Amino acid sequence: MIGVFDSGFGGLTIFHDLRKALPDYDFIYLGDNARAPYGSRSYETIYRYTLQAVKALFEMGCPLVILACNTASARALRTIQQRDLPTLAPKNRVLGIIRPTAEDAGSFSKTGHLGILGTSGTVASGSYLLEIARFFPQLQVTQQACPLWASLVENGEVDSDGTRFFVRRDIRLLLQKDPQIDAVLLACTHYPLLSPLIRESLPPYVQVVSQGEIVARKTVDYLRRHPEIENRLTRRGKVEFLTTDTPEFFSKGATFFGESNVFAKNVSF
Ligand SMILES: N[C@@H](CCC(=O)O)C(=O)O
Repeated sequence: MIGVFDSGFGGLTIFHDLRKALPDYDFIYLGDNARAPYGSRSYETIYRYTLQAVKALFEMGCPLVILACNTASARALRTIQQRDLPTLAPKNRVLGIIRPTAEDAGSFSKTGHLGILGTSGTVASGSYLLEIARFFPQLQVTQQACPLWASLVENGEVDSDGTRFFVRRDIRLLLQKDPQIDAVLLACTHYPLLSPLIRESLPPYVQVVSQGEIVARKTVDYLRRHPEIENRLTRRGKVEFLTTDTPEFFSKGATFFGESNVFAKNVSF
């Protein structure tokens, strides 16, 4: 089974594309909805919560866990890979979504001016700046933290006037920093749900980039290059959902993310 983890519902935007690209594989999606959002939490807390989820997914039989959350990828991935994995399960793998996205960043903008919208945690980590500079040092990258967006999405507020106000405000702040931006990366897996509001707040020539398709394509490539992991994955096309909140809460929220009639089991760490 492939484990897919997010602080809440946002990872479903990645999960959707992963399943499309790998329809035969078995998946477990785990949303830590009871503790979402992670975005404004401390490094230590995000690390601790993410590690608990990774351990749970390993125990359920996932040799591969994808952190479908930029905040967890930015704040917890490296420590888990370097410090925990060697003792916890040296043959298992945990992958994030920042590196694969950064590898493609050169194709997002025509002017070479890219905007990044993410949670406070992702932006403060500077992970995107570092990773993109590694592959495309010429690219001018400007970040903007959008502290409330993930909470609003998590609560189903995807088209309210309040949400529109914050989306417009944060995009204005981004474009003020670099008016030449012609592409914006949604560097939080919750944000594709705000696409209509984001689109209407941007000039028409600005391209909006989401991560789902990129992560799915890179995962397929990863499995092709890593038969030792691929061989350990089960392939019956089975999908399970787990949440730290109630099954009812998850089913209701998941419909916004295109997963209807989902029954999630409650899990606690
Ligand atoms: N899924 C979000 C995390 C949002 C949050 O929990 O604040 C991300 O990609 O960063």
